[in-house]
Amino acid sequence: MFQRVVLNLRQDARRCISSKIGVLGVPFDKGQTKPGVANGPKSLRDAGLVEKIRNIHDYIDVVDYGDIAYSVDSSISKSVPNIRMYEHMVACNKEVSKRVRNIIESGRICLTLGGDHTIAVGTVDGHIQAKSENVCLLWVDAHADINTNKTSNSGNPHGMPMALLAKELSDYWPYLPGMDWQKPIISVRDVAYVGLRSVDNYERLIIDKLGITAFGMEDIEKYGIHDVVNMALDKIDPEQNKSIHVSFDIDSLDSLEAPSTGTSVRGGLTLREGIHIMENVYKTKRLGSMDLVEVNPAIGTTKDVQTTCDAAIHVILAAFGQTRRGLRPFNVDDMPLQTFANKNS
Ligand SMILES: NC(=[NH2+])NCCC[C@H](N)C(=O)O
Ligand SMILES: [Mn+2]
Ligand SMILES: [Mn+2]
Repeated sequence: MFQRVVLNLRQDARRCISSKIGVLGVPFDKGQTKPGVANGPKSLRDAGLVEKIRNIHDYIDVVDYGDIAYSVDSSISKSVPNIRMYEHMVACNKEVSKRVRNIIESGRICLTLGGDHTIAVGTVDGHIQAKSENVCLLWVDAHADINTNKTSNSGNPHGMPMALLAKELSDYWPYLPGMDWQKPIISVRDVAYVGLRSVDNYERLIIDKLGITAFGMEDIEKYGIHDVVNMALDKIDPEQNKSIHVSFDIDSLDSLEAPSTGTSVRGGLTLREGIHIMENVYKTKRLGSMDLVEVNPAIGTTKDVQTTCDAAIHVILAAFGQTRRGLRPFNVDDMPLQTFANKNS
């Protein structure tokens, strides 16, 4: 009897935690020049992502909302210098923001599958709108993605989303036609980077000037991943009351762990470190939205693509409660030890 009560309590506790998830695919590749990244969502779904999330445990409830579609206003193309495919960036992010907002407002954690990292403008915006600004942002990436059109060497919008989102940088942009829906409403005080190792000169200047919390690979060596994640979360969510947004660029992982991505950089996170980050975020019970971006199944061999998708899926599963310790059965009546459990009743 006693055991049954304890187990039931445990079940109830589990039922309350982050169990409802909405998956959104954003097959967007216009933020950079390498073809293939638009098939990121498809390759992750084909690798069984949704089923695998569902199988974490019985209390998980996943809805796959499919891929977004958007239509562009070509009259604004080339209206801003040095932003490739500007009109696409604008239209796609507007739709992403709306969809992410709806998913979160319906009581689900939103998992957005990219696509290139440009789409984080929309996901973070949608999250912020849904949670009336009470959001902090953990940006897991080899890159800082905080170029403006004036500092970017490439003109690729996937290197710019943080600069579009940051309140403190709004004066550094020219007027951006079609972006009126987007408010640069996150303060850099609510942002932390983990995994940096390829930061452009002007990006470094911006990070230092604005005092953005940034843990590069050298900090991970120095303190270890466990302390780094906790320091990052303490910094951006000191009262532990914010909805956490994790924007996870698969290129944060080392090239050996995730070869199929467009701007791979050696010397990165191990898959174990990536998993550890998300396990810690899961434990906060405050994950509100997660992006998994930059998986490009057109880069590398079939084996490379498998390795990359598999890594991405492990990271995502950790975010939703998969644990390397294993989980006990959810339903006592289904458990093989049932007879044992009943003995005392
Ligand atoms: N999301 C990414 N993979 N970004 C890479 C950006 C690379 C470089 N800093 C640029 O601005 O072009
Ligand atoms: Mn990156
Ligand atoms: Mn990125």
